[in-house]
Amino acid sequence: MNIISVSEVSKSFKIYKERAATLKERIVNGRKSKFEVYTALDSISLGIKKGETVGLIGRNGSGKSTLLKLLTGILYADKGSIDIEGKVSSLLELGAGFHPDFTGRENIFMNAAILGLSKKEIKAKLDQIISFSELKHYIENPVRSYSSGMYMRLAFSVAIMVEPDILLIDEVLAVGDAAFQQKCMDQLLRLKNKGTTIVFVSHDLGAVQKLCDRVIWINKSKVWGDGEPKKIIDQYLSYLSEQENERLIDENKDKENEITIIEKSEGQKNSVEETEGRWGNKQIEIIHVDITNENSISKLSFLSGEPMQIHISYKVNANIKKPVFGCAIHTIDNRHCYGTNTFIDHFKIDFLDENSFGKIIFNIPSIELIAGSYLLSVGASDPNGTQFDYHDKLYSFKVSSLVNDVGIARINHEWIHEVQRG
Ligand SMILES: Nc1ncnc2c1ncn2[C@@H]1O[C@H](COP(=O)(O)OP(=O)(O)OP(=O)(O)O)[C@@H](O)[C@H]1O
Repeated sequence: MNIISVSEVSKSFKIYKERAATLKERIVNGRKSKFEVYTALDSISLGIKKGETVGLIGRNGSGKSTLLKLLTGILYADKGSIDIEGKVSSLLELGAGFHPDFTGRENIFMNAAILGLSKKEIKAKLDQIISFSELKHYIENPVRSYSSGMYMRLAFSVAIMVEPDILLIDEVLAVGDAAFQQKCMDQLLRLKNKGTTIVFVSHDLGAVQKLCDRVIWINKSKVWGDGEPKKIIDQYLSYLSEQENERLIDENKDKENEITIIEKSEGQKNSVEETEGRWGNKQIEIIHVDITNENSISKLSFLSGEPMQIHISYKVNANIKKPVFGCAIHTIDNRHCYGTNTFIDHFKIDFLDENSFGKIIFNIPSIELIAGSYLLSVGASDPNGTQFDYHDKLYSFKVSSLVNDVGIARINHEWIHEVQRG
């Protein structure tokens, strides 16, 4: 049976373009404020069962918080209906429900009372709430003097200690420090195990996957995915990566990722435009570099572990013996992640004829880099290292990832745990 039922709910907001500046202006000139209607949620239907832990994911502005506010009753739907059974406790915007001039202790009483606890019940839980928040030394101070992390500690402590049937949490955990975040996560797992229904909005997809047994992806005011966390998160990440890819390709159209051959006056050879970050005698000219997927389709945003190819097209301006082609990848802050070339890899090319064209492909079955932006260098040289054409960090691509590992490269690994019994 559903504990939360949302049926064909829509919610729009008026976005004001130009407001009448003063009341006088409005009355005298009859000037009306201009606005556009923005549909934050468009006929959304979903049911959440008792005891489910549901993650709400989606891009900024997709409508997640609006949905939580509708569930809490802070906002009313324009259309549709919402039915909720049980005691709801919510952690929405930071500080919501707190009075800035009241002390931490006074706010606990006020907040817990709003959430349905009697004075006696609050008194019985007070020590527990203060102790969990770790704010004992600040509890008599007005909350206006609290940092955002302190606000969150207090609000979280109250929200979980009232032992609600339904807990709604909107992205507030992110402001806590790592230790407190872990403490919150442990509490959420405890409530989950106790059968509390939790709806959790977060951009921390790792946390969503860890906590939730179902994920709903909201995009463009509609439900785009609903189901098993890993499956929906993967769909969402692929979508984000695709969107980022389109954005980067658009951005790069202006920057010219490609090095253009400038046709000189008739009878003269083609020469290559000199760019900052490019050098070499041009006996081999790199005329085009394309970063692609495994099907040779241009792509600039990858998920960690996806296949990637680097296509290096070249033109030969002299007879060349044993040319060497290479690639290097740097992080955006200039840390060298990886570099290799055809000589190191024993990939032999014996001879290239003058005036010939060709392409060499650096095929990466799985790009094992952590999330971030990367710069690519490519080059052609002779076996002694004399550069024909070197493009130093002229190309870029992005990697995103569900895993929050750190460093540069992802090292293939597993954990093995051995317990010694004494
Ligand atoms: N009170 C409001 N007045 C006008 N527009 C609003 C209001 N609240 C939300 N919106 C708009 O509705 C859209 C959805 O906002 P919402 O806060 O629900 O998104 P979200 O998915 O929670 O985003 P984020 O991940 O950034 O928190 C946004 O375009 C936002 O500007």
